[in-house]
Amino acid sequence: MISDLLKILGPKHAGDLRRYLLWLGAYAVLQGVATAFLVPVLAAMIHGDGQRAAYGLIALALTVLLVAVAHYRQAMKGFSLALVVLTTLHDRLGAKLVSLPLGWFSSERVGRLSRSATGGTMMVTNVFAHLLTPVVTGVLTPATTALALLFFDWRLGLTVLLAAPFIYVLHHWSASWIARTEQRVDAAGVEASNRVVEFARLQPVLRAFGRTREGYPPLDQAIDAQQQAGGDRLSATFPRLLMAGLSVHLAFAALLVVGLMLALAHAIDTVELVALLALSARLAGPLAEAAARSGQLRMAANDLRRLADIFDQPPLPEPARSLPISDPGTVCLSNVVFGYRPEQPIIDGVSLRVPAGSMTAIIGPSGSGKTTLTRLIMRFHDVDSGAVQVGGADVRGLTSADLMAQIAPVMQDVYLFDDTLEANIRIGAPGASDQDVHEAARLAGVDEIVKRLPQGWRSPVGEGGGALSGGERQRISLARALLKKAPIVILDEATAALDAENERHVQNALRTLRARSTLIVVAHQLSTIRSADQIVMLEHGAVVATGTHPQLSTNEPRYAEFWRERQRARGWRLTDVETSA
Ligand SMILES: Nc1ncnc2c1ncn2[C@@H]1O[C@H](COP(=O)(O)OP(=O)(O)OP(=O)(O)O)[C@@H](O)[C@H]1O
Repeated sequence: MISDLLKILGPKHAGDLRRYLLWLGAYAVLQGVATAFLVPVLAAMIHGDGQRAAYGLIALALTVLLVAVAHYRQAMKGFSLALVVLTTLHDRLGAKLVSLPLGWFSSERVGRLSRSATGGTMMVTNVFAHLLTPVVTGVLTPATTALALLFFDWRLGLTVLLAAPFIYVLHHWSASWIARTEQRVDAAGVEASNRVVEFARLQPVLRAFGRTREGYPPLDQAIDAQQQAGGDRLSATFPRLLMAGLSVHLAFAALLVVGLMLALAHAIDTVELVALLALSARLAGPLAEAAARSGQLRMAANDLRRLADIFDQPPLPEPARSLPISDPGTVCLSNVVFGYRPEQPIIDGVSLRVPAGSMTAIIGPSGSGKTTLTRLIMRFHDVDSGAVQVGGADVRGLTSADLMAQIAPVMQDVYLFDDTLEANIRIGAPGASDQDVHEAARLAGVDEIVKRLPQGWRSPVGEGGGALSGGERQRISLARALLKKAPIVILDEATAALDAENERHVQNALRTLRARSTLIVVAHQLSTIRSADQIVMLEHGAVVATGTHPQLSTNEPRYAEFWRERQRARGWRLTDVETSA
């Protein structure tokens, strides 16, 4: 847990964390020492030995003073570390995230991340502000007191030492169990919130198929599982905490019995026994407090682990300086092998050369690896073997900024920021003039959307672009790419058939992009495939054919079959655009 805290705080605060733990340890031990001083003071007072009582009281007063100093120091250091977490964790998390390979951001990870960045941060803050102090003092203070007991009377001390493993095992068992339960509650919470989002997104489908009355079983099951996990936590945590607390009281009872037996056998001074029992009574309180908090601390440790896991992720290795771009606009893959899992290659020995200024259409059945290939060009992931070159430089020899300066992506799932239409296009080139932004918008047909909306360029597009249609979102994405004027444009074309208007705008934008950039298109529209300079056909992650449409149509039966199938599927809506292309 300490190493997780170190990762979360960062090397800059490692010294602060060590000092905090030292003060906390000193506070806990000094508390135990102060309690131990009560024995000689009480014994001297009961025996009427004023001088010994006075010396004892002075020693006690000095120790209490040290306890106060240590208490103050550890509390201040704890709060300042809590503040560090609150004020810097989001920044550090942000800095870490931008260094991670883009392939890391799967939807499941993003769900976890948002949970860690909000709830997790509060939990870590709590560790410093409220949890560590009672748990550390709850263990160290009684341990010091037990050692002092051994010093005053070895028989009573031995009884406590024999009881200690028993107390430890029960506390450990209870805390681990609570932590496991908490993990199940957390997993059930993530699952339920994912299902709620899915349920909201699926509304059109559910309604279209009349599935609104009988509920949505995956959501019902997830909510049931969450309730079950919450119920299990409540019903099982309490008895375990009770048993852990009981172990402390049983140990105290055993001590009492041993003490009484010794007193009855005249083996111990009764006055001393009373003082020692008073000392032992001080063991129970902190231990019970530690037991109650250690479960919470274990829960926090789970959150810490999840956050530390993010900091543990290896960043995308980047060179300090990029290799020179010797051949702008070209893309070259040499014998590339890649798999999301090493034992299962998705791209299997692909070699491909895309000349500058050309248009390459990547085609193939669903799951053949088309999108993965484009992700490798953008270095979402590093290849397992072989090499990807962009502009003549190995992508691993370019900084992310330099690589991304070469490429403008236009993805199928266009994500728009909850901002104005104009701001969403301007992101393609933040320094661009209004004139350039408007020109790019015109070429992509966005100006027609602008005219239709009451606030024109200043119209908000809604979260994720929800206020626009899918075709309109893709036009904005094309405008971004046009504005960026990158040497290479990677386009993941819409799989769904586009309406005539969107088709016209996409084709217009493609024509402009083609005139100034290299185009790599994961192509689904027949018109795009036909007009490509080079068609690359993928099957099971390998290139099975390369050539132009006329070449492949005559020489490659697999391509001819692919083409026939696509035409059959879309034959009823072949438009002028396609037949004339
Ligand atoms: N992030 C990922 N983690 C694990 N496997 C993945 C991931 N992304 C894709 N895959 C798998 O890799 C294979 C190739 O996927 P890819 O998306 O590249 O194919 P595609 O040809 O673009 O398919 P489609 O035309 O349906 O979009 C598929 O089997 C897919 O399940």
